[in-house]
Amino acid sequence: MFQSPRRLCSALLQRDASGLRRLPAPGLRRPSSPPAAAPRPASPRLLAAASAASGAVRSCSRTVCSMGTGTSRLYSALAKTLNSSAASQHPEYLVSPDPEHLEPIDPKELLEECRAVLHTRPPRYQRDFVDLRTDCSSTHPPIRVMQWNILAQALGEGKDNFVQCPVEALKWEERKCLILEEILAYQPDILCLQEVDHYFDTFQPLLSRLGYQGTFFPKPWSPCLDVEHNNGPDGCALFFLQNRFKLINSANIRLTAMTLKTNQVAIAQTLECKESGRQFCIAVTHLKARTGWERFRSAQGCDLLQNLQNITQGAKIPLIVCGDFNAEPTEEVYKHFASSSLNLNSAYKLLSADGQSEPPYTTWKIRTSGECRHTLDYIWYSKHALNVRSALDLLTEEQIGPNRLPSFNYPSDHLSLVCDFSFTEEPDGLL
Ligand SMILES: NC(=O)C1=CN([C@@H]2O[C@H](COP(=O)(O)OP(=O)(O)OC[C@H]3O[C@@H](n4cnc5c(N)ncnc54)[C@H](OP(=O)(O)O)[C@@H]3O)[C@@H](O)[C@H]2O)C=CC1
Ligand SMILES: [Mg+2]
Repeated sequence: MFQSPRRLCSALLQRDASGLRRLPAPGLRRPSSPPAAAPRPASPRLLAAASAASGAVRSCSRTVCSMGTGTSRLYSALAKTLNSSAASQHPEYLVSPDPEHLEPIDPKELLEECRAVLHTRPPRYQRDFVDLRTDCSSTHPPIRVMQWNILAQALGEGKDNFVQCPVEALKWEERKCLILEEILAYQPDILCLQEVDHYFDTFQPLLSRLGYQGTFFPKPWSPCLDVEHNNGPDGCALFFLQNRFKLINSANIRLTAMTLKTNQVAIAQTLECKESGRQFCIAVTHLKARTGWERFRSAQGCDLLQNLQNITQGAKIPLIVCGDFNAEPTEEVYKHFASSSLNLNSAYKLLSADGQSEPPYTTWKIRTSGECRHTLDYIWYSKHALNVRSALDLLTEEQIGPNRLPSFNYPSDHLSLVCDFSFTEEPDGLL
């Protein structure tokens, strides 16, 4: 007998004193300490917990819900409630349901459900946060931002040709749980996603019940629409926790190149921290892919920077820009961002010994054209107004494995990037 989500959630909902829901944070390692030893799979307890959880879920399923075929009833009930309204309205203009009337979900419960669905999958790797603090000035809780190209389902199954990734590993019913598990494990305050083609039926309903407010901006001509049995266009999505931030304004930007409208988009939002009253701008983008398009990406990057100059009133508001730029650090568009009058720095450079080099890869796949290992994904931030307190370490080559990504235990060809930020100084300081 399936109980309504309300009873499930109210019985299970646990909030800490600050009202923030936090799972135990992964370990924190200082950059000077030796990198994580040999790759270690998620410890047996996780899988044991998962099987216990799946047992628990099975036992609780007698009273609450039985696990559906690969999808818990909880998801499908939530998806159905939202889907019906999504189906009945023009998707681009679907207004998220009133956040005041959402049935909250307990993140621990959803994490257990994900792990129950994934009980046949190999262990997932625990990535540690590297402590990058140079002082301990900030008293406010950090702002945790996740950047992630989650691989559109239609592209993964229909176009991307990851020849070393078994089709079985890409089954949506399980791959979505790997994506949710990564989000729940690191509990970002803000999520910047690319290649989202399951916004209305999966991420919006679930993340809104975890307290996030979401915005989706599809590509005008998504390549997903070329794929048979697609789920609609892919695009960028931006989610933030409503109990931490207030939305001041939001802009959907269709990027231009040489004044021509292109197929790539961005979302830029100004948020106000409820704790400190400080405002900042957060943006997400996904630039044109493939070699031969370097000048095009450079032009798109310049257009995005111009938009962000205007939105931040000439860098008066601190800025964080997340994206799959589809560009190595050697490309022009990277140099435009690194030398912009917005005074940006790339956060993941701070993981390197000298603080000056990007990681060796953020995406690693094998297509028919061969093995593609690249650094294409970045988190840019206002280097005078924001501090990077920590960054999530990347998977090692051994953890990624010989068949590279995506795989049975990592859902995308791109790694997620996660950083904790704090404001540097009082509002009247230089940005
Ligand atoms: N632009 C337009 O005006 C028009 C566009 N279209 C449609 O748009 C599509 C182009 O979309 P657009 O987003 O601009 O294209 P992009 O070149 O930006 O790439 C589209 C997707 O393909 C992935 N990709 C990159 N390299 C490869 C590869 N070697 N093999 C397979 N997939 C790859 C990218 O993933 P990642 O970013 O992770 O690398 C990205 O998600 C066309 O295929 C067509 O369907 C149709 C008519 C007009
Ligand atoms: Mg892709």
